[in-house]
Amino acid sequence: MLQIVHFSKSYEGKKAVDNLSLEVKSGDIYGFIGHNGAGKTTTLKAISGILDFEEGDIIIDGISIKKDALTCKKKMAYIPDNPDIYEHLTGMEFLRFIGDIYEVPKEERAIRIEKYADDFEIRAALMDSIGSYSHGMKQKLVLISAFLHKPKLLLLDEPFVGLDPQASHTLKTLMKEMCSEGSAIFFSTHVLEVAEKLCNKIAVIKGGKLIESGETDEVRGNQSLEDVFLELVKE
Ligand SMILES: Nc1ncnc2c1ncn2[C@@H]1O[C@H](COP(=O)(O)OP(=O)(O)OP(=O)(O)O)[C@@H](O)[C@H]1O
Repeated sequence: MLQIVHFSKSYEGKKAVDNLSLEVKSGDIYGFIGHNGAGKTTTLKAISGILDFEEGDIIIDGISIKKDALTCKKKMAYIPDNPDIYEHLTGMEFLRFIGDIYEVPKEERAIRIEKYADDFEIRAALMDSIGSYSHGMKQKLVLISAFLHKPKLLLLDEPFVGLDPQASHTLKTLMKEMCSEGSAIFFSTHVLEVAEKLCNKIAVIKGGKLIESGETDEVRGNQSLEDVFLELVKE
């Protein structure tokens, strides 16, 4: 579903990500972990087509983001780490807007909005303006917008930040549901306990370089993911 092939990205001549290669398959919940400034957001933005890059390629469902970004974007959803969205719209207007962009048929859209809004307990607030939402409510809304068009690839940057325990549980359930239906998820997180339980695969990035990747059980061995991570980034 996603192939990152020898990807490198520099800012002002300094490499933020250096020669990263990784494959995320259909059905994978792939966790991307690394310390602050390691290159996670840079990688996610490049996959989503927001950020140009000089070296390597990124292939979404067989298509290069460099060659046909629009087709790639139709197949995925990207949720950044800060849910800054149109404050003057109501939640429902925002979801309808996203539904229009991704051409989700109206009836299907209504059913899905109802389901996800109930799952995240945000249905009553959908008629209020986004400007009045808390950080967590905005996060729930953008997550619903990502699930709305059933993307084949879901990219999430720190999706659990700001969510209460109930909403975190709902998100984990929806992520599993989505991948059991054949989609793939690639997400960054600092919450290693969540990554350890939720992800079938884990990649560790340090100073822009991929230092470990594979099945969670193999990466972890008989230690906790936290212990393995701390050892890896120390070395
Ligand atoms: N717009 C930019 N201009 C210059 N340097 C940048 C820019 N964005 C990121 N960087 C640098 O690139 C490197 C990787 O940053 P990135 O945001 O990808 O890290 P991250 O792993 O997502 O970190 P965090 O966990 O803190 O969110 C850092 O050294 C950062 O300072």
